[in-house]
Amino acid sequence: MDSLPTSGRLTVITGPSGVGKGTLVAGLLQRHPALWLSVSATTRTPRPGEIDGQHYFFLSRPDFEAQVAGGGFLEWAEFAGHLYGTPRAPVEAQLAQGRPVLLEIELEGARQVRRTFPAAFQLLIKPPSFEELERRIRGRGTDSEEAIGRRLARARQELTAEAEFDAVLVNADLDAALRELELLLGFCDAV
Ligand SMILES: Nc1nc2c(ncn2[C@@H]2O[C@H](COP(=O)(O)OP(=O)(O)O)[C@@H](O)[C@H]2O)c(=O)[nH]1
Ligand SMILES: Nc1ncnc2c1ncn2[C@@H]1O[C@H](COP(=O)(O)OP(=O)(O)O)[C@@H](O)[C@H]1O
Repeated sequence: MDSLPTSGRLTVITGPSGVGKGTLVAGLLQRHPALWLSVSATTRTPRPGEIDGQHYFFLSRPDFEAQVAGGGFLEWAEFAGHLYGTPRAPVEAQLAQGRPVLLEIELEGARQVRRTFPAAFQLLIKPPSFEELERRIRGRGTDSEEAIGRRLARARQELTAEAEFDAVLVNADLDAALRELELLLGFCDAV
């Protein structure tokens, strides 16, 4: 259950909003607590139930921009009108300790990491169909109509980038997708 991944210690998980990245990553962390998930910074407002420092570090735009200027982010990007970034120091500290690190980030950030960490394993999560993606975003019930529209528009772009990734995983049945994710990350005893 807790053998460490054999394929690269930095893993980047990307995929359109609502595809199930958060759900899959939560399942993975539950099964493999040795994995370390980076907590991003964002300028968007917290959703109900989201906790500062746990789901995100919620920053004002000036504070976020100050961190950008200071080189504090490993990567950062604008998504649906808000800024998102990966704090650099904790990721570097975890990697230095030999711990496998997960980043759950959007496409532009994944592209930046590809340049700075070419050895990272990059995975794209896809929905079984665009209609199902829209159902999931709406079903989650966390976003305004405007936010949903922006996320769906961005999803169309992200889904055209498939060829850039080391692997593509379709999140249709959740349990099957979770098992496939474990195998892709090198948890060999997952079958
Ligand atoms: N580049 C980048 N993208 C991020 C980061 N953190 C989260 N994201 C992405 O930002 C997008 C929006 O995230 P969020 O507002 O939580 O919405 P959700 O994906 O619909 O749950 C998603 O594609 C996340 O993967 C980050 O640190 N950097
Ligand atoms: N395989 C799946 N089948 C059906 N619903 C799913 C599946 N995976 C995730 N979901 C649901 O889809 C919604 C969006 O999932 P979430 O993990 O928040 O997506 P993301 O982090 O990619 O934005 C949630 O309501 C979640 O419970």
